Amino acid sequence: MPRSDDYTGVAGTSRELPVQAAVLLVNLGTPEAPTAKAVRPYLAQFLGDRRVIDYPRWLWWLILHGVILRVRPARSAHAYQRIWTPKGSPLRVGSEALAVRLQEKLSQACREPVRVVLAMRYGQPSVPSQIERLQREGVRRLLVLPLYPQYSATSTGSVLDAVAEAMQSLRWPPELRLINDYHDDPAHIDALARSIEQHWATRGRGERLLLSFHGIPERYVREGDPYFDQCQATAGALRQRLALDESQMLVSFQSRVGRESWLHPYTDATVRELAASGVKTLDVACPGFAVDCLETLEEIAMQNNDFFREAGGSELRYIPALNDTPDQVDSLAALVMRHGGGWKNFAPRGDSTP
Ligand SMILES: C=CC1=C(C)c2cc3[nH]c(cc4nc(cc5[nH]c(cc1n2)c(C)c5CCC(=O)O)C(CCC(=O)O)=C4C)c(C)c3C=C
Ligand SMILES: [Fe+2]
Ligand SMILES: [Fe+2]
Repeated sequence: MPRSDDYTGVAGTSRELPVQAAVLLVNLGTPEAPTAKAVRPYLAQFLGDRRVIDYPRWLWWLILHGVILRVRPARSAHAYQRIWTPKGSPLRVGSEALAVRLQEKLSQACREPVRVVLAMRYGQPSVPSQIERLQREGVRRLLVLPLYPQYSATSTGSVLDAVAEAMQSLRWPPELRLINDYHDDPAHIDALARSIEQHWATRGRGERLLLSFHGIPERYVREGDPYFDQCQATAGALRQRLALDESQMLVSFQSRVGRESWLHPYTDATVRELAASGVKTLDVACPGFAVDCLETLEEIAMQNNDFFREAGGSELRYIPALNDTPDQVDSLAALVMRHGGGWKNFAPRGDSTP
């Protein structure tokens, strides 16, 4: 950032400084390698976040470090090994590709150049390190887009904490906007619907469509988390857009951890029940995940496929996340430009209002 060492204040030197803007895309984060050694610090940071698990700190610290972090890293590493790519973790590869495409799209669509950088809530590159980098580059307007279509305190709320904490160490923080959720954004719903229609066009329609969202403890919803309602709203909008009736499309919740009761119905139980009731082909989409990751590629496409077949089904067909498809890039670019309204950086190209 240009600066002067003369702080005496020479009156009348008026020159308009360019105001730079950036989008900070934030995803959950992922281990650096599919090994227990690399998974352990990732899980320690993730499961140590009180937004994710809110038990009294000392009690939870003992359970986490005394039990969970001795057992889970090896089990998780094994699951990561099943989906790891030559370029690394799918969540990282997919999120980076999305950031590149979004930057390209916004450069074409916006009146002034907009930077897009990716941060991970857990692991690297961290939220504070990316905010400090943008600050050094002179960015004065920051729009934060957590890659979670539905708001939950455990996901989006935690990103907000990390951003707020990073701001505390800045003498002159940038102007800030945060997109809370985009669960019912029509362009997003349309992008999801088109990906399902494309799947049907190439592979034929399964007998049922299951929408599986990441679960959270039911208690969090009772205490005011809007996540369940937003998942149901996404599902309802998608069902209408696809013209399906209630018997053709179901909603369930996956990835349960621990002993508390999580949101129902559980995905694994639903998949087994559908197979046992005679359903042979099942389409599964996971509209809560912007980018494919362990929870979609391993838990749904592999584990739940096994459950389905063991219970008598023939084929569970996983419909990929939107990832860096043009539909996702276009809908997120439009969302960003709407939320950046009033910041001329995000005004459409050709708009010349001052
Ligand atoms: C234990 C509590 C957990 C809560 C609450 C939770 C909420 C939540 N998570 C996502 C998105 C993702 N979670 C992912 C992995 C993952 N999730 C948990 C636990 C909770 N998640 C764990 C322990 C793990 C790690 C893997 C494992 O050991 O099983 C991922 C994938 C990460 C990857 O590297 O691919 C995503 C994405 C949301 C959206 C959410 C709340 C709505
Ligand atoms: Fe999770
Ligand atoms: Fe999982």
